[in-house]
Amino acid sequence: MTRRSVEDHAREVAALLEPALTPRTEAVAVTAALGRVLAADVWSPLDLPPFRNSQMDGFAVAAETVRTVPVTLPVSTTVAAGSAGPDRLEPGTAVRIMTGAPLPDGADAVVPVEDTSPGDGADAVTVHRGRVSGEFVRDRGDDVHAGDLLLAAGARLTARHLSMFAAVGMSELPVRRRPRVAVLTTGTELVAAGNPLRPGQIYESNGIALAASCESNSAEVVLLDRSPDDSDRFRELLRRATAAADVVLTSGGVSMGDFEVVREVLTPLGGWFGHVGMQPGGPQGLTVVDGVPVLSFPGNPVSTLVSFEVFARPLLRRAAGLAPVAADSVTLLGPLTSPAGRRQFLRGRLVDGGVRLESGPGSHLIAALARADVLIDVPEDVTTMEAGENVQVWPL
Ligand SMILES: Nc1nc2c(c(=O)[nH]1)N[C@H]1C(S)=C(S)[C@@H](COP(=O)(O)OP(=O)(O)OC[C@H]3O[C@@H](n4cnc5c(N)ncnc54)[C@H](O)[C@@H]3O)O[C@H]1N2
Ligand code: MOO
Repeated sequence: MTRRSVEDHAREVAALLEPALTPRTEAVAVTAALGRVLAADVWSPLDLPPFRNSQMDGFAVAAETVRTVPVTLPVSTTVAAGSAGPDRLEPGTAVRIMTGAPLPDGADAVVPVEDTSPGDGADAVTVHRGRVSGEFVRDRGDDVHAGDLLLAAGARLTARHLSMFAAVGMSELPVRRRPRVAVLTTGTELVAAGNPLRPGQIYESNGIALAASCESNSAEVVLLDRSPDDSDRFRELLRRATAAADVVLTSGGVSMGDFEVVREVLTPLGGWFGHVGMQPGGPQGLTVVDGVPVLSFPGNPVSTLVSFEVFARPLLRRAAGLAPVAADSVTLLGPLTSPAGRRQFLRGRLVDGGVRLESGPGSHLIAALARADVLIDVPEDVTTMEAGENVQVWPL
């Protein structure tokens, strides 16, 4: 088996995937934009609030008319939210006004209804507490002005962003097109959750692991399926995957066994299969099928996920317009050992003061990976580290 360093394999993967993952922009409805990455700076088309309005249910007045209280004012009309209301407040009068209704010119304060009582007659109000100019008045544009930057390109859209865009009346947004990924898992031993396990079988878990990893990095999973170790079945799945996706991820079937369906099908198509100097994730494959790059990860669950983090995540994030995940340098809280000549990605958990090992090196330790929140990146020439040393970690 040929061998490569992690850096060399990452370069080869990038050379094949980058053309397939050229960033593109598309317009989507604001109602469908949750989680998408904004592709361009967006400026406000209008002032928000778009007109001066009341912050309270009460009475719009000229503040000077309620400087001395109690005072009784005639009420000229009622303005509900959604109606235009009168253009002007007659001097010496009040307008009954609801929250969100436009304030007439000449009114510069709102007296909440609880600070008033009915005046003599139906069309009068007695104000018991004075208000100064501007109180309970929401000015036009006091949130944002037409032409202000609302949000810069690169932001991942959340509910509060979408609320803002809807509030300024936008119905569509420019977003990065999501890279389309197909995820194929392989293994005759695999059974979908919810079914009984027969002897020798295990539950399939790499499919959801890779699909969820893609989704959480803003890629779209267009196909998620599973093949037994059967070349014809895998070939058929691959055909569907390359027809639908920009990139195909496979898991399993790449190593040295008798039933390595991924390697057996892809090697004759010109695929590279070999060993990368890392653990977990040693056996790897890389092929182009019908113009679509196929990135083959080893089947051990931790190996699959670590391979995704190291080789696929940076490229998918770049295509999706997301900032790269940055490594951090933290204090190692206990000693560790690592095999010579392999870059080791150990599972760790950040705690007060540094990082502690969360798991042994075994690439079948799925629950331990779930407890971890970082990968501890041990360089290939390092075989031991002591508590107190600084180590590089990658957030999961
Ligand atoms: N003689 C050698 N044997 C192995 C080597 C080697 O260099 N020489 N490498 C080992 C390493 S390291 C890894 S990693 C695995 C990778 O093997 P494959 O990619 O061929 O993976 P499989 O054999 O298909 O599966 C490995 C393991 O993971 C389980 N698995 C597979 N797919 C799933 C899935 N979708 N969900 C849950 N679990 C899965 C599978 O049942 C196996 O236990 O090879 C070593 N062997
Ligand atoms: O490299 Mo394997 O991925 O150690 O378990």
